[in-house]
Amino acid sequence: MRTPWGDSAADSPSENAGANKRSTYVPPHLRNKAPSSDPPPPLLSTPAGDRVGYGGPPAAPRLGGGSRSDFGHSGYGGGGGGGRTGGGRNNNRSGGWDRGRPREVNPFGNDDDADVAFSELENMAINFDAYEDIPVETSGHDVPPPVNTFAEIDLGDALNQNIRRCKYVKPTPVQRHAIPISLAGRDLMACAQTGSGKTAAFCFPIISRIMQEHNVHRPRGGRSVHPLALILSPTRELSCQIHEEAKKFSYQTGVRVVVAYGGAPVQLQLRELERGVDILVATPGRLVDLLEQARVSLQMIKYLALDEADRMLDMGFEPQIRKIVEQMDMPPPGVRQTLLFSATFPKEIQRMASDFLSNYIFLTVGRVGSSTDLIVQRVEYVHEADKRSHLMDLLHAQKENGVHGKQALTLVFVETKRGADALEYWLTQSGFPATTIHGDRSQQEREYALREFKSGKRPILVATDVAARGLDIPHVAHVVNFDLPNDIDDYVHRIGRTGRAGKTGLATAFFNENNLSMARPLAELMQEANQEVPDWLTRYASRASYGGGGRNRRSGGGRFGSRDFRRDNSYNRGQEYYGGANNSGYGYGVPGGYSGGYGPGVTSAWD
Ligand SMILES: Nc1ncnc2c1ncn2[C@@H]1O[C@H](COP(=O)(O)OP(=O)(O)OP(=O)(O)O)[C@@H](O)[C@H]1O
Repeated sequence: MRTPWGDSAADSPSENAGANKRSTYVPPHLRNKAPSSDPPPPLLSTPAGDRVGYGGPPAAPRLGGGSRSDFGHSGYGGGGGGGRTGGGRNNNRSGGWDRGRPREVNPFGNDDDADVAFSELENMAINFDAYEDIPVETSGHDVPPPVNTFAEIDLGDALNQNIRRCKYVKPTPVQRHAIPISLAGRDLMACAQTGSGKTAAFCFPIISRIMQEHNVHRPRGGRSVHPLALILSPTRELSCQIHEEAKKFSYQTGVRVVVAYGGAPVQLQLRELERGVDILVATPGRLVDLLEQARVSLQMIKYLALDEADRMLDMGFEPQIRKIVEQMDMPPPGVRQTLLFSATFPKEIQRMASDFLSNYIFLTVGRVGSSTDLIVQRVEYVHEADKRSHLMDLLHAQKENGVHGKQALTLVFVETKRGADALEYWLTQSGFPATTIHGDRSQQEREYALREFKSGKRPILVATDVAARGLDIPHVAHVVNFDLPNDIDDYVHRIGRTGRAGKTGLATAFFNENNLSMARPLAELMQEANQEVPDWLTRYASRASYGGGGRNRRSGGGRFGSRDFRRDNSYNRGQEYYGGANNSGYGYGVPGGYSGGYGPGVTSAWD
């Protein structure tokens, strides 16, 4: 059974009990208050509250307009990199709670391309051409049309400058579609390949819309802080990564991002929160702790994003997520905006996730033959006893072929924490400097291991699934599934640590009699990704008794289905249909016939 490996609070029996029996726990700051069905307080114009003087325009979406100069550069109280450089209305924060906010460090260091035009950045750009012809499908009512350039979107000057600093020339396909949808205030369930830029797809609209909010009054005086946006992710490392990214995107926008995650001193995190927080990035366990201690209130949340949303709603995390989203003081769906992102979205998870959404749009970007082409997948039959020597052969070959150059990194996934430690020790003893990351290591050790790996000092990282999702580590050239997972979705996320942002990568899986339940889903996935499927795997896959086993959560829908579950007959029976799919209506670069091999309309980020 899978357990959450991100945070420890999930293990608390009392918490889980509370989560299962809804509403049993009432946090201190909510006691003696009306139940949560009460509408949340208005975000604008309440008397005597904290004032967030961002200035700028009203919250209406601003698509297609020109650039704005009136709400960039608000800075953090004269903060770093030029401090209050803008003269716009959003500079007027002197009477507000931002006065105590800390100086802002320039997250771009000296490598500052803020003033370079998007066109001039072309040469430095990451090559996203591989994503150009990607098939896209949307379903839901009144889907806002996609955009082709960042300039069309008008996210605001300060954010645009940061986008240039990041050297993003044009939006990736998921960004093209998801950003206008989010800016229009719509709820969204978005499924797009690993490494295709989902983080920016949910961060940009949230930051932009917070930049537009003005005169947001927040309750004052109590122990709690009141963020406007919450981004949840399943692991500490991923939360840190999202925090780092969001800090870059929000530099000098006046929007402050804080992270809270387990395994790190809570006092430091509280201090950061008390200095002001607009966007809180958190792991569920630590957030539940902070909510129970009434150090964070969710009553002002306008934007909720779940990264790796299917994982967050999987059985390990679901009680915590329900507690955070449904049983505390967060405004309900329809009042807040909810954005769910992942590379995989099994149908039963979609069904569950729809509880959190209101009139949402379902978006899938990509299928086999698009970005998955960037990852060459190989599967080899290796007996358990031969795995180590086989891995050694691979590593030696890499070295000899020069593939494992100075910066080329190898990520090796294993099943157990003990297995990870043992393999790391053995590799290092054998002359391959390795490190390891898993749930039994302290957070400090985990962060150190990641740093050593990223820097190339220890170019082999042996990991459990704790590193499977979301981590964006440049130069990972090879992912080895030393032990295959039991779930094809986990495989998808694991191999997605390579072949990111337009770069190519290699993924090798060791298969043997212990993995029979994976034979069929693996063969299908590889086939649909135009990979070479060995005959022996096809034979295993064709034996019916192997095919349906394992944890292939994709069963029950289209193969590798991340099709909108609302399109299923069972869902629509007796209900008003929500609108219908749009897979060709807009004519915005959806290649014809892409659903061909799957039956009408079946698509996903991986098929
Ligand atoms: N518009 C863009 N232009 C160039 N690079 C981009 C753009 N958007 C994102 N990137 C880069 O692409 C890489 C992958 O992005 P990100 O980590 O958001 O992927 P993801 O879709 O969330 O992947 P996963 O499913 O593994 O979590 C990052 O290094 C990011 O900086």
